[in-house]
Amino acid sequence: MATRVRPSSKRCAVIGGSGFLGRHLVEKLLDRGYSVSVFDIRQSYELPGVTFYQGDLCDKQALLAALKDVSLVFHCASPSPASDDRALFERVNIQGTQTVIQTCIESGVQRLVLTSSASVVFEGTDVKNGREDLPYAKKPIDYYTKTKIEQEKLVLKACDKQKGFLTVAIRPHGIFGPRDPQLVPILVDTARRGKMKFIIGDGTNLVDFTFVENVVHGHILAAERLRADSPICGKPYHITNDEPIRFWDFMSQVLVGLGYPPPRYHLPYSLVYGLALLLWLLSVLLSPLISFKPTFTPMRVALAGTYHYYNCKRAKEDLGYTPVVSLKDAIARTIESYPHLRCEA
Ligand SMILES: NC(=O)C1=CN([C@@H]2O[C@H](COP(=O)(O)OP(=O)(O)OC[C@H]3O[C@@H](n4cnc5c(N)ncnc54)[C@H](O)[C@@H]3O)[C@@H](O)[C@H]2O)C=CC1
Ligand SMILES: CC(C)CCC[C@@H](C)[C@H]1CC[C@H]2C3=C(CC[C@]12C)[C@@]1(C)CCC(=O)C[C@@H]1CC3
Repeated sequence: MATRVRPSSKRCAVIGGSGFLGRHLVEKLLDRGYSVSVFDIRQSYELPGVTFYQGDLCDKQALLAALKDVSLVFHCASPSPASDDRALFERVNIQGTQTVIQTCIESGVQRLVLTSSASVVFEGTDVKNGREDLPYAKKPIDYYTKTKIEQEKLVLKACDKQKGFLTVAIRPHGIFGPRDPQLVPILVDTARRGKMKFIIGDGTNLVDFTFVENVVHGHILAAERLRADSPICGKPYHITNDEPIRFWDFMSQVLVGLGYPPPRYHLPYSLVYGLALLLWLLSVLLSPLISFKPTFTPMRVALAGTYHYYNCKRAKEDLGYTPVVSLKDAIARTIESYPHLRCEA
């Protein structure tokens, strides 16, 4: 009878490892002595110690090759929230995640760490110091959020101590840092087009922005504590910088750091939200004729004008998590990392 060779616990795979968070995670795993396979639809870099597998996570055969002899899998792939493509989100985040789970089980993977999102409980209204036991959003604000909820449910439900397949979900919020393709580039692009003059609402709303290295730290702690006797099996964990900041203070600090003026004039939240909704509707209705992507989407306006910060006590207690980089240092390092986005005037 053939015996299955137990894969080394230092061999892991990062699905979505070419992305912003994925690459930071890969770099830290290498530092910690892991050998890493990256599975992604694109290859964005090369590194010694990393084997790349290019493919779509919905393709089981392609995934099987990448997960061979791997005991630990991180799943941090998702289409960008900016794509607003319902069919794509459903295919990748829901059906694709089902494929990831089945392939992990078939390949003998023992631990699966999902990158979920704290936004799974966000419905466009204030969340203050939200804990993990808040219910999932009943009316998620966009398809990205809707499919991240389904994805998290699938992964947590798949946790099975009897079968030796353990899962956990990390819920970061507002990830930022060097090489982020989203937050700082969109902010700077909006400023360069003269659209960052206004503060949406009264500007006092507190939110979490989380430095990418803290998010990576949370993932690795979760992976290394994921054992059959641990309380973390099948649970979600908020990972934040644990320093909520006013949304508009954060934006202003980044803008000023890069040489742009901070926003100054206030606009009522409900007016901007209503306009964003109208623009979004127009963009959908007119899509057969013209294609335009509004900068101020309902989701972005909601995020800019409400409170959304989360309690990470559960991660502190169960994972031994504390942020490794303070918000002040994180903002300084982020600004320094974008010399090409500085204001030239
Ligand atoms: N950026 C943020 O503020 C937050 C992100 N997250 C989650 O963190 C994870 C990583 O996000 P980022 O690094 O910011 O995004 P990213 O867009 O930089 O990385 C995602 C990666 O997934 C890959 N990918 C997409 N579809 C795929 C497919 N069908 N098959 C294989 N690979 C595929 C992409 O090529 C990309 O490299 C995502 O799951 C996202 O939902 C959660 C909370 C906040
Ligand atoms: C145009 C301006 C009003 C805002 C510019 C910055 C925004 C692009 C970002 C501010 C908060 C960010 C955020 C996300 C994406 C980028 C922002 C909207 C997420 C939606 C990314 C995916 C998640 O899971 C949740 C994030 C919340 C915060």
